Order: sequence, then structure tokens, then C-alpha cells
Amino acid sequence: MTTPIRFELIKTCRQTGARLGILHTPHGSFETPMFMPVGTLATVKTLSPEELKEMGAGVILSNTYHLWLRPGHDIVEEAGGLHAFMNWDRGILTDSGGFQVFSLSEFRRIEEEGVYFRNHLNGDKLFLSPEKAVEIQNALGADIIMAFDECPPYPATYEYMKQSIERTSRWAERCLKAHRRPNEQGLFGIVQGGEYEELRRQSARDLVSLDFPGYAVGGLSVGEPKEVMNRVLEFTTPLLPADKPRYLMGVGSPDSLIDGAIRGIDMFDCVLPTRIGRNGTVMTSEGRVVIKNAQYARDFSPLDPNCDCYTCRNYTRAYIRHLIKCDETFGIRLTSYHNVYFLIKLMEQVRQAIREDRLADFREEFFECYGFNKP
Ligand SMILES: CC1(C)O[C@@H]2[C@@H](CO[C@@]3(CNc4nc5cc6c(=O)[nH]c(N)nc6cc5[nH]4)OC(C)(C)O[C@@H]23)O1
Repeated sequence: MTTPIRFELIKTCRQTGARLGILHTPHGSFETPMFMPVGTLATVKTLSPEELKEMGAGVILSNTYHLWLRPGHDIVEEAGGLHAFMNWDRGILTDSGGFQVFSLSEFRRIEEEGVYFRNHLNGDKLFLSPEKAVEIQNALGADIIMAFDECPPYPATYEYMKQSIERTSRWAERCLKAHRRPNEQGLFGIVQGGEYEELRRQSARDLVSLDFPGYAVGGLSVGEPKEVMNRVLEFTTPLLPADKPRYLMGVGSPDSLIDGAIRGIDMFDCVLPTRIGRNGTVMTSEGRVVIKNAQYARDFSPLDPNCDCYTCRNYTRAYIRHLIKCDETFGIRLTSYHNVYFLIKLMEQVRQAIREDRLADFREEFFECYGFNKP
């Protein structure tokens, strides 16, 4: 079988152990560590594919659960798959829907065969199984698809977590068997186990024995403290094959991206930049700016003086504050554009720091500017 996803390890940072790599996909090759903008409903909210390309986005996310409900994976398949449907010719990754069932839906019941729950839009009864989740992702046609897993709530007892990861491992095997397009779409396994080292080891062992083309670390960015996330990464990433991509799901903020890269993560995704952008909060090299604050009413400087993005080259804080206050759509386009650009450029700086074996120094400088170190 020719795997459609290949990870090329370029070098390891001598200061931190972070990896510089290239993720090869059927829709292009992209440097890692990388940030992947999230386009849940087949659009990265308010941004066009051309804008995403000009800022350097390589792989974007879409979501199985949401697209299954609207417009339906059959319509996307009829359109020729997600790349044709949304006019995006670079990489696409779809999450399997498992997490959305747990994070969005009421009244869910988990059984060996799958999960019974209700459609969060109209209350209809629904059922998702490993086989159904892979069938939907095969129809959507993303380059990378995710195994159907259970992401238990945080915190969860050791006993619950042990039952859960053993079922998630059985589900992962069922996903591999159900996968109809292994030569075109790389199926990634998702390691679970919460904050329990023994369970993370067991989950990783099970999944690595199934030889996936890539692995995600799931069950994080679900409300746990950052120290817990960092500790879990410290004992989980070394369990994963060094020649395969490692994807930390749902992360994240600038500090978490840097700390995740230092702990051996290659791929990140998060709704953060577009989600906070829509309420007028922007990430800048000097920390977060809440643009609606009155202090910016007569501030004719760019959102971020150190940013060269379209928003920062052409518009002022005063103007963007005005648009956001007036609910003008152009306002959230400008903030979303800047925030996605900011994280994509942050990862470029991280990759450059790895090339120069100085990612720990870069972390120090960035945290100082951004204000993470300040009490
Ligand atoms: C950080 C931020 C802003 O991201 C928001 C909100 C709450 O956290 C997020 C992001 N965290 C997140 N952890 C995940 C874990 C898994 C997982 O274990 N399995 C599978 N299949 N998919 C996952 C997707 C994940 N997303 O999750 C939702 C609820 C999607 O909104 C996101 O806070």
C-alpha cells in the first residue's frame, strides 16, 4: 500500500528536541511544526482560499459531524469532494466527529457498536460508529482523516479512562478495516488516556501496533491546566514513532503552540484565531488587544506594529474598533485575517528557531514580549 501521507524529519533542535519536518500529502508538501486553521463547515470563517494561501496556510481542517449534518457528505462527494466543493487545492484534514458528539450533543449513550446521540440542530436521534465516521470521511475526501474515538470529559477517573481507551483502541482497528481509500487518504490514530501515564502508554502501544501513517494526541485542550497538558505531552510524544507526524488536537494559543513544538508536536489546529477574532480580540506581538476598548478610539496605529499582514498594513485600531462596534462584517474579516496570519507566522518563527537550534531562547523572548512571564 502506498501511503498518501509521509513525514520527512529534517532536523531536531539541539536546544529543545523540537522537530523541523515536511508533511507530504497528495495536495502538497508543507513544513512542520505547522498551524492548521479550522474551517468546520468547509470555510475558515470570513476568509477566502486566496487569502489563506497568501498568508501561507498549508493544511486546513473541516469536520465530519458538522458536514454530515449540513450539507450532507453525499452532496460534498457529488461535488467531487471537499477540495472541489470549497475550492481549496492544498491539504485538508477532517476530524472524525467523535469529539463533536461529546462536546456538542446532549443525551448521548456510548456502546461498543458506537454512540447514540441527538442532532444538536433539531434534536433528531443519530448514531455514529467507527465505520460510519470513516464512510463519511471517505466521501468528504480529505487528505488526512481521523479515527473515531472517545474523548472523555476532563477530569475522568482512572477506571473510566481505562475502559474508554480500550474501546477507543478497538474502534481504531475497526476504522482501519472500514477505510475504503487508504492510498489516497491517510488515517491517523488518536492517543487517549487523559493525564494517566500508564493509560497513555497503553493507548499509544495499541495504536502504534496498528501502524497508522500518523498519530494525534487527543483528550487535551479540554479544560485541563497548561501544566497538565505539558506534562502529558512530555511522556506521550516519546511513545510515538519519530518518523510519523504528531498532531495535538485543538491547540491553540501562542504559548501552547511553542510549548507543544518543544515537546515534539508537528501539527496543531484551533478555532481560537477566528473565534476570538469574531468578538474583536486580536493576538499581537505584545499580547492580546481587545479592540472594543475605548482606549483605541483615537489610536491610528496598526493592530500590531510588528505585523506586516494586509490588516496591519492598511487599517488602524480606531477604524477596526469602529467596524466591530457597528457590527460591520468587514471588521471581523480584518481581525480574523490578522489572527490566523499571526499564528501561521508564529510557526514560521518557530521553524526558523529550530533551524538555528535556539527555540528555548525564542520562547523566552516571545513570552517576555507577549507578557506570559509577567506575574
Ligand atoms: C481552545 C479553544 C479555543 O478551542 C475550542 C475551545 C474548547 O476546546 C476546543 C479545542 N480542544 C479540542 N480538544 C480536542 C480533543 C479531541 C479528541 O480527543 N478527539 C477528537 N477526535 N477530536 C478532538 C478535538 C479537540 N479539540 O474543542 C472544541 C469544543 C471544539 O472547541 C475548541 O477552546
